[in-house]
Amino acid sequence: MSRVGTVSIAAPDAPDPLLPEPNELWQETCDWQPDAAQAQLLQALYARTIAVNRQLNLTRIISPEDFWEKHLWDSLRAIAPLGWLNAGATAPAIVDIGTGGGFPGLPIAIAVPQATVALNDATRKKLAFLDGLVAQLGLENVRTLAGRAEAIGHHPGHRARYDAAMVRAVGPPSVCAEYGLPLLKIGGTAVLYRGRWSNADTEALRPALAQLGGELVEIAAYKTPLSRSNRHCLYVRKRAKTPSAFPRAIGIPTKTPL
Ligand SMILES: C[S@@+](CC[C@H](N)C(=O)[O-])C[C@H]1O[C@@H](n2cnc3c(N)ncnc32)[C@H](O)[C@@H]1O
Repeated sequence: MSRVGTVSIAAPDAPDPLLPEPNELWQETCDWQPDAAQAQLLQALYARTIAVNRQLNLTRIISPEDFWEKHLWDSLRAIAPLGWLNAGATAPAIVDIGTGGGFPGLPIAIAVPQATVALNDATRKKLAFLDGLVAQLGLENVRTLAGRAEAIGHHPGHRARYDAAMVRAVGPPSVCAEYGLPLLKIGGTAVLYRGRWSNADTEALRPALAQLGGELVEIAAYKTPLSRSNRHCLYVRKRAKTPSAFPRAIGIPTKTPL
């Protein structure tokens, strides 16, 4: 048994279930496929996550196919248009806000080894697990960042420091934008992972983005490759400095969204 922070990881009594390896799907949808070392890391990420899942309640997505599609593929499909998957020369600084069990940040760190990835969450227990996991996987391009996004957004070491802010399943779109945009450099991109999306949602989001210095530059609509579920991914470019009033105090963005 190995120990991770305050979390112990029991040796599994059955062999780990294996992830599917649909390289043709990766190629078709992301113009990329994992090399052997990356495939091994993705498999290890899956095995370690489900080994502690019962204790930590990290995810309800546990079958190999679901994990592949809803965690690994979903995390990486969103970054395919940003061009990092095949561009060794670009080394983006990325923050994953509300990373939970490490998604989308960990698959991104594995697939884009030249990136540096900060995994942020308000829950220390999850970050203690992620600290151990990152060490076990030997990911030298990842660090964890504990705290509420509302506070981190005002920290001089983090405000306006990142090229991209990833936000998946953390709250309504304007809340995600209020968490993400303050952390970006001018020209950086907030990537908001959404399920369904409509023109009315776009119109409702625009005034919030204008207040935060952001502009919606693209909405990618696609279906997941196995279960054919709808996904939308919003790309918000930071055009201007975010006013110092944002993010607002802890709890306010969710209580009164922009
Ligand atoms: C539903 S989980 C999503 C986890 C992961 N992003 C995913 O897509 O699987 C939401 C996570 O956001 C974190 N969270 C919620 N509000 C936050 C905030 N204001 N600052 C930092 N983390 C926050 C929670 O602790 C939780 O781990």
